[in-house]
Amino acid sequence: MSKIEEHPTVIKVRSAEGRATRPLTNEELKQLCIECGADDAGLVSIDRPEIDDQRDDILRVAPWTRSLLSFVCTMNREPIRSTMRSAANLEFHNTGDQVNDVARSVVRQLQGRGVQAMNPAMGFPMEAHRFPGKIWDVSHKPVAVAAGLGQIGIHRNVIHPKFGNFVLLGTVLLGQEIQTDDQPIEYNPCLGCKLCVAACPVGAISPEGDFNFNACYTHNYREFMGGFTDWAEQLAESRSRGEYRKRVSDGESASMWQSLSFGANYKAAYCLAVCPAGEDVISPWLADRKGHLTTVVRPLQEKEEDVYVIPGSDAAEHVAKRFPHKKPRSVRGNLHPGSIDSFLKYMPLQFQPGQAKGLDATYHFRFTGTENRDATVRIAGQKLEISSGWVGKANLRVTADSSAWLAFLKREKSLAWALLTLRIRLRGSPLWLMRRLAAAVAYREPVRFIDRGQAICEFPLAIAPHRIEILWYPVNRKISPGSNQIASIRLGMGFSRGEHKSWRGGTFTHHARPPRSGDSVGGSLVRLNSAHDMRYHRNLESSPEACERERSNVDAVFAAMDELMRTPTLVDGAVMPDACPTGPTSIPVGGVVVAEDAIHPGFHSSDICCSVMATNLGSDIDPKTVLDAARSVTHFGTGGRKRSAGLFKHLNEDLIQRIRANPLFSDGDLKKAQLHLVTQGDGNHFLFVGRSESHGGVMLVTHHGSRAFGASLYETGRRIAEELCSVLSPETPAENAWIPASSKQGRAYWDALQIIRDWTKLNHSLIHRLTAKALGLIQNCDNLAAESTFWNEHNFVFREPGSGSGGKDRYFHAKGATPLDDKFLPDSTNGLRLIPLNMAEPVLVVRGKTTETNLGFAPHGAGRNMSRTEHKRGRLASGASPEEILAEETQGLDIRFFSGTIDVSELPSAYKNAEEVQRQISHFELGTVVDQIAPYGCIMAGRKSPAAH
Ligand SMILES: Nc1nc2c(ncn2[C@@H]2O[C@H](COP(=O)(O)O)[C@@H](O)[C@H]2O)c(=O)[nH]1
Ligand SMILES: [Mn+2]
Repeated sequence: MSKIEEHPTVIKVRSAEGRATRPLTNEELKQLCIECGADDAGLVSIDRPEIDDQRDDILRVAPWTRSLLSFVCTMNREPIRSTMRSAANLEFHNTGDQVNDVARSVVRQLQGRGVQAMNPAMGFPMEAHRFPGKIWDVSHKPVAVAAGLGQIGIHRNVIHPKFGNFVLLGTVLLGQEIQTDDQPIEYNPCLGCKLCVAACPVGAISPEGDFNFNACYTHNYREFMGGFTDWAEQLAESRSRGEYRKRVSDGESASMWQSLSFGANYKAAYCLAVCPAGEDVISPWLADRKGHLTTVVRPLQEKEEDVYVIPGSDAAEHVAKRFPHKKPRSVRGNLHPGSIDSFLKYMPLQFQPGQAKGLDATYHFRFTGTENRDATVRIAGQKLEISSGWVGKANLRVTADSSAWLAFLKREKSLAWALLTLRIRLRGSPLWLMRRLAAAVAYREPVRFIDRGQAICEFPLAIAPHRIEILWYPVNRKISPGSNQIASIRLGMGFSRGEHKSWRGGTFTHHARPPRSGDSVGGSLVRLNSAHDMRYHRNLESSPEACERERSNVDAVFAAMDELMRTPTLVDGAVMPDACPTGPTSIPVGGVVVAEDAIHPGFHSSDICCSVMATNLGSDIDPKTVLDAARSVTHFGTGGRKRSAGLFKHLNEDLIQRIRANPLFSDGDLKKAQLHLVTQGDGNHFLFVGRSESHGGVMLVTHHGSRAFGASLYETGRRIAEELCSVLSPETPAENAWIPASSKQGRAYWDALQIIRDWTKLNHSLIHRLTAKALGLIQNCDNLAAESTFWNEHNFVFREPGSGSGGKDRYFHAKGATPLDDKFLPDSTNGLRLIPLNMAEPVLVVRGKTTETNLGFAPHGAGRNMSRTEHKRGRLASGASPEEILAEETQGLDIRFFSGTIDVSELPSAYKNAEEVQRQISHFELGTVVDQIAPYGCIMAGRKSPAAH
């Protein structure tokens, strides 16, 4: 006998060997699980097809696994539903601990019976070192579904037939065979009620059942791995305590501490909270669905909270549109693939169908170096498809060294840096396909390119010592090799008339500003200003009686201005009392910013030169006749006039020649300029008739912009600016991109803006003159007395020659602000300006001058306090009809809607309190009111169809 056989332990074990324990039956295994604290359990063998994709991983960590015991523990519902997310997270954590305890007890019991068993964690800890790869080995959901514990609902969570989705899942790996397998339940407890769709703050769940992983992960998991990593990077990148505080609020720091100390907290998980499915859960919903909506869903929807989004993502758009009272917090994408394999594998999880709208492209990738792979990415119909090898004809071919590509995705290398340091030759507009891909898969933050044009390019781009090469194949053109350009960027951006959309010929050179100390190597060419350089004048305050909404409106305006002022071209700024936010980094309506040698198309946006004009038609005329005459002349709604209306003849030869001569306009634009004459569009454009309080004259006031003609120029300018800035300053959000004013393109754009201005002024005066003619006041519509008319733009760019540093021109961008100073208005009449407030209030006639804080501007109206939809929803909620609401808000006034249907979103209650705006005009010295035009009535576009209410 060997020595070991004499050891007391071995003797004891040998003597017990005869008493072999019988394997547990399925029922006994499940019963054991229930006794240990689970609420339901099921069993599947390791060879079940439902777990095909995880079998290898399971067998790698536990090669002896023969079957899996799946179980659920129920959660208490009310805490999960509470807006108090600490209560919800405590419930998640407690139930999670319970699942782990149950699994551990089961393993302990089975071990005692000689059955090998192992309990992977319910959630965390996981194999986090593998992040951002797959950090788990057992996926509980497919196991639970295979074991008959429920089905996956539209919100991607398992819904148990009895307990609904108020369960957490556990799995125990068993070393024993089972007699029979449990089978999935035959129906899906998900009711398809879509309440989860409605409750999700980031729109991660589509009604069709598609899931935007990136949206959910970015917000709900902000304090988990990726969000934490981003927070740590923010900390590392902050150059001072002040900068850190600008980037991360005190509340966010505290929340991160809380998550680290007490377990990571979900930001929302509202999809689970609102789900009425499951036998134990459904009754209250069945009894009173509206009550469920009011007490469970609405409080979560209405909760004012920060929502984490990647700028330019579908989620960012969703928050702005659906939950304007929630505060979008822009964060960076934080899932940086660690390998080409995971880049390709997880690309579908990053996919942003909204951003891929209109994109129909095939991308061929060839990765070289550490990983050799060929792959095809196809994006069409807002779907993404990945296949290995090269399939089909590519629109863009990317050849990249694997590690250089991964560094690019991780933002360790920027395209701008690569462009600067290596040879570049571009012909045409080369990057849009690349950027649309990046936007569509949200790997790199703010990527913001849309190009309708047929760009022609060769774009070899490399990052030394590795190499990234991007070739975009032109439709019918041969590509020639690139030439050397270092320290400047030459873009083939000249154009000949009518060909601006394909950008060809000519060159443009932009010299980077020399690096400042503190600039990071490998950063972008033109860095954002530091948060400390910000400077702008706040001519806006919350009124003492302001409600929460108004206060948060003001806060959002300041927050956006803080971000906006980091734009490298900006040297000054101001906000007006009518300001309202348009996005977290974009210029608010009511914002004025001053740029040196730069024109920012995004700062005037598509309604270029939106403006107001007033004409005194005399005191003897009946205002009703004026409104009737104007109604017979003007036109509201989308689109232009028919050629047969003969109005195009009013476009004078001088304007036609200037349009033809400007390379930014095409023949199509000229047509728009002709056919949109004597139209006013929709939204809040109006034709107002009232009486001057000072001289008693009946005044006609029109409000509109440059219609489709201006919108087309904006599109062209925006594309030029975005294309340029993606190279010059990739950190600058797309909406803040600029065209260097002294460049060829900048000069052409400035010239085009003046054409737009002259066209818009012509359009106003045509409506005025044709109305006067219809009234019999004039015979010939060319001869309305000039002194009886005055006008001003309130959405435009104004130049101040030579007043910037080094004698550069300064460009004042007013997005919804009235220029007071005559230096901005070469055609001012006695310094008079118009500020409309709403259809039931007088239009103010003001005069004013530049002060240190107003930069020469005043507000352009009362401004909106909430979005159109929000206002309309709120106003109609009382059950009153649009007719009743109109009557209540505009008593005694003659209000007409061109379409014949009332637009509730344009009624006076949609705008800020007129009195308060006037108080602030005076308080902040934004001009003096010299007259008021008391309302008689007005015409607006109105809703398109009654059904649209
Ligand atoms: N007199 C009227 N004023 C109105 C009406 N609808 C809106 N407004 C005011 O105009 C400004 C300017 O609007 P924007 O489109 O240029 O931003 C706005 O802030 C309102 O105060 C109206 O029907 N009549
Ligand atoms: Mn306007």
